[in-house]
Amino acid sequence: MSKLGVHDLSVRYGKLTALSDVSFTVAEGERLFISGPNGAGKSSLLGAISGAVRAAHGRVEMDGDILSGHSPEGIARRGLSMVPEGRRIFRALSVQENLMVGTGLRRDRAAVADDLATVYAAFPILHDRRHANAGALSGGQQQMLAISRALMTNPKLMLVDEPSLGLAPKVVDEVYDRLVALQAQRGLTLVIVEQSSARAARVGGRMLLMRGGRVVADGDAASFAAHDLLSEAYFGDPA
Ligand SMILES: Nc1ncnc2c1ncn2[C@@H]1O[C@H](COP(=O)(O)OP(=O)(O)OP(=O)(O)O)[C@@H](O)[C@H]1O
Repeated sequence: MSKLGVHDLSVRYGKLTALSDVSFTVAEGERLFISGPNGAGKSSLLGAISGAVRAAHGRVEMDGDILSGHSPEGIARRGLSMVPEGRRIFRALSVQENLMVGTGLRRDRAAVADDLATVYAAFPILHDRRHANAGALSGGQQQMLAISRALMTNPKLMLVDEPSLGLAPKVVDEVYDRLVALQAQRGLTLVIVEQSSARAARVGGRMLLMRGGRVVADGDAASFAAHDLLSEAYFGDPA
């Protein structure tokens, strides 16, 4: 059984169709990149999977259970967590307060303390700066905080929207190194929106290429990188 199943999923904003009958599955432990130019529907797809955006039709399944119709909180409780585009951290709260924000849902307080310790072990800089305002962190540290906050709900499936946005290439390398290490440690399934297919190829994994609300290609990210120039011409947007 696949970890995530997306079946004929469509999203509309008024008359605009942002996502059109998209279908794919993701295996447990897989790393899937979703790439494509601005406006391709990548964020709408993540939103529809996480329950933040209402689907016009189609369904989303996790471990064979239908997620569609559940609230974003209900979906999070089933083990799906989202790292939103632009990080959306609470700048005036401390690093630790940001990490604890989503854990009110959980009754397993000892496990929450364990997860906090695990996150701090994975990101020692967040432990060092746990009492600092999140707004005082660098861009890369804020991205790591956003990822860590998503980990605090103990997800099995994590959706990450454009983790490289606004970060220097060296910092992006570091963020991806951490994500890959966390995935291996926790057996996470990752779905990552990454506009650069070259970057996705370097990190490694499977990639869906989207355009105009549809999936136009699905395969190994490294094989797409070989066609970068082709996709640049095809999309009119550097890959
Ligand atoms: N809340 C909204 N209301 C109206 N239109 C929207 C809304 N969100 C997205 N759109 C439109 O839907 C289409 C798909 O947008 P979406 O953000 O899903 O694409 P994307 O591939 O994530 O693009 P980007 O890389 O720019 O974030 C675009 O035409 C966009 O303008």
